[in-house]
Amino acid sequence: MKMITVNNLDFSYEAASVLSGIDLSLEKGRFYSILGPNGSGKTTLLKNLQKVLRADQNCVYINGKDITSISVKELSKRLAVVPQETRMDFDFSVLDMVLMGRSPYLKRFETESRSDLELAEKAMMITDTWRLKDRSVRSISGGELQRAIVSRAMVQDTEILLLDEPVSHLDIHHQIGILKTVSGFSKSREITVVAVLHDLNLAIEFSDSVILLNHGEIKAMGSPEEVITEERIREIYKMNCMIIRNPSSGKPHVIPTEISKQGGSYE
Ligand SMILES: Nc1ncnc2c1ncn2[C@@H]1O[C@H](COP(=O)(O)OP(=O)(O)OP(=O)(O)O)[C@@H](O)[C@H]1O
Repeated sequence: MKMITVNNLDFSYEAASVLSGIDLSLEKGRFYSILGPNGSGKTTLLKNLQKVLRADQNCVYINGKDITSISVKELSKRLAVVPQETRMDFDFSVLDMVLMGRSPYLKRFETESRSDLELAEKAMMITDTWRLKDRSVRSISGGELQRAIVSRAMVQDTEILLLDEPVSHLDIHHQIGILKTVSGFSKSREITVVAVLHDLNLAIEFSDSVILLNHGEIKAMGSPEEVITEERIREIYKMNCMIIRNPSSGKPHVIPTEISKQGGSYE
């Protein structure tokens, strides 16, 4: 079943074209990673899927419905977002911030119920943030905040989860923990996950499918094994690498071969 369809999407910031001719058809319950060099259009694509940036009519469909005809409240019952920018302007407690994930389901002036609180506690236990529940969102570390924001997206209880570099602030233990949790959710609850990731090896380990962007175009899409090849990495990232089998998972594992060479950092 198709959860997200994108038809020939073009997007420009004023005069500068950033996305061109994007076609996607994303299935229920699958984990997709968007990969690509800095500035290739990954965040812009994700923002077009959440109506933060406005795509034209007939370009983006969420569960069969044109995104331009879906209200913000309705959209937030279908799709949760973990944004790249996690700076907090307000002095909420961590628990209150996580509970905001329930707001699409509350009527005006209604407060969260016991079951909302239970959902928040469960999600925060999974992300190891429950112990921070009474702290201010402005006083916790970047990685703790990122995990709390993942909890907020989890309690939103949507069919689609969009994550923009969700592990960028996390140590290796929590990187694996969050990606395992999210991919577990995508299988057990049939949630469609779309995650912008920079770490090719994490994307290979957790994705059913990867979407490789360059200069605003999809250069390849398919299973990690099909898409991540030495030639493509060289062409798109301008980096020589070798791909071996990860002895633990059996999946491909990218090893940059530039590291051992002498010379300036961008040579
Ligand atoms: N608000 C904006 N106004 C004008 N140009 C923008 C704006 N946001 C992004 N861009 C430009 O659009 C292009 C794509 O940016 P985008 O953030 O989508 O790339 P990205 O692939 O997510 O990059 P990164 O890996 O560095 O996060 C870049 O050239 C960027 O400079």
